[in-house]
Amino acid sequence: MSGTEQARKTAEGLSYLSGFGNEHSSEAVPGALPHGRNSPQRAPLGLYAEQLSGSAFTEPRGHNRRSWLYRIRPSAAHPAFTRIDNGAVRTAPFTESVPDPNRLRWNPLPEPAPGTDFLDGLWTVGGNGDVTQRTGMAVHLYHANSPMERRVFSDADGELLIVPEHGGLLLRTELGLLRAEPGEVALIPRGVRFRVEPLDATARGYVCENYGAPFQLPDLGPIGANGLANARDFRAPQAAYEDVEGDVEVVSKYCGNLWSAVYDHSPLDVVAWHGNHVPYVYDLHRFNVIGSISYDHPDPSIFTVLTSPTDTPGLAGVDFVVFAPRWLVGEDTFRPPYFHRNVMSEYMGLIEGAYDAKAEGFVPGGGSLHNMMSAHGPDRDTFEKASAAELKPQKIDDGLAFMFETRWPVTLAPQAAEASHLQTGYDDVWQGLQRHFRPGNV
Ligand SMILES: O=C(O)Cc1cc(O)ccc1O
Ligand SMILES: [Fe+2]
Repeated sequence: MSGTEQARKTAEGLSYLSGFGNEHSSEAVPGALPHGRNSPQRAPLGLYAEQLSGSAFTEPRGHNRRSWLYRIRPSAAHPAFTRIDNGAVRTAPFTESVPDPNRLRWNPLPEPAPGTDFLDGLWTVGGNGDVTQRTGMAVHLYHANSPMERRVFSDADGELLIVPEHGGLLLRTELGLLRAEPGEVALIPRGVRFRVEPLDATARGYVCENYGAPFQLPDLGPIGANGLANARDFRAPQAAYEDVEGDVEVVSKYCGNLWSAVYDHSPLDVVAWHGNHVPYVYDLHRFNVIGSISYDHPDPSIFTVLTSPTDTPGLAGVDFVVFAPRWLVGEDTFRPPYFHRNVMSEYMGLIEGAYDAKAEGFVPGGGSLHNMMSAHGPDRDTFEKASAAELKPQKIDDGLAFMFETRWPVTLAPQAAEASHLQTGYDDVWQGLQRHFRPGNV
């Protein structure tokens, strides 16, 4: 059986815990989880107890994130880390380029070379903030055709929102196994170690690395108690452990650089755990889309799946927004996204199909960046069609696009500014928008 067949077979049998932000618990071996206390004098089954903190100990209860892990060896039992090449991974502060006011758009990454695993194939587009201050975010792409073999990744710099676009992924994490297919997203919390195995010949997608406050579900305000991404649709893994002795390379992304240490065992050796600092998978097709049933195109904040708040209420370090299948019924309304300039910066990707603001050129696996205050919106063809369309109820069901929207401009990594897959002539999609002004002729 090939590696991908094996990974798919493993992924088929997975079962999950339901909910987002819960106090989950799971044990792979009965009796592995202590009861009544976190750190008994001797943890059950000869395991070591260890706390993994994703927030300061003292953060308010609603923001506090930590999990207790019961493992074969404590994480502290490892040799020294040494620097390795950063490959195509770059980190904030992004200082090698200047922020670009131009509208930019990329085609998908070229095919990966044979033997490329998730980590080899991680390729930074750009980002903002400062990783040592735990502010900001980065946009990465990945492409992979090989499993991470005896190799584990851990990101101390932020959590990773992985958005598969082509090919599924099996994620073997410290807390258990997750499967993420295109149309689903996986969220790996800061510091949780994991290994990625493609479920198909080639895997490709997007990653938002969030250096700031962990993603949370947005408040719903007048929407009420339900809607948008419902907490019960998030799935956390069941505990699953590897009892593997022998060399395993652990690569840690730490303040922007990759560091490596060869452990004499697999650190994916957590037999039981409980807590709320846990990975999730979420199917974007479950998103409960709320929109206008009268007139006007609502702002895309109505499509927020997850938000990373900052100290300023309402001003996100990064929002993850999805443009999912939905009905458009607005009367006397220009229905696609409007022309606009936004103080927030917008990186967009496409998981499948097409996006209703762009007739062509914005393709699955590609991306666009409309940085702070850059003027954008429907392309010429979309504008002309939507201005003349008959406004009967219309189902948008031929695409799944998303946006990482951030309060700070995104500065490109030089490789993204110089990439051969950066489109030239993107500005032209807004050329030829005719002058229609008719003073006195309403
Ligand atoms: O630019 C984009 O396509 C994203 C977007 C979508 C929308 O519906 C309204 C505003 C906006 O920035
Ligand atoms: Fe926009």
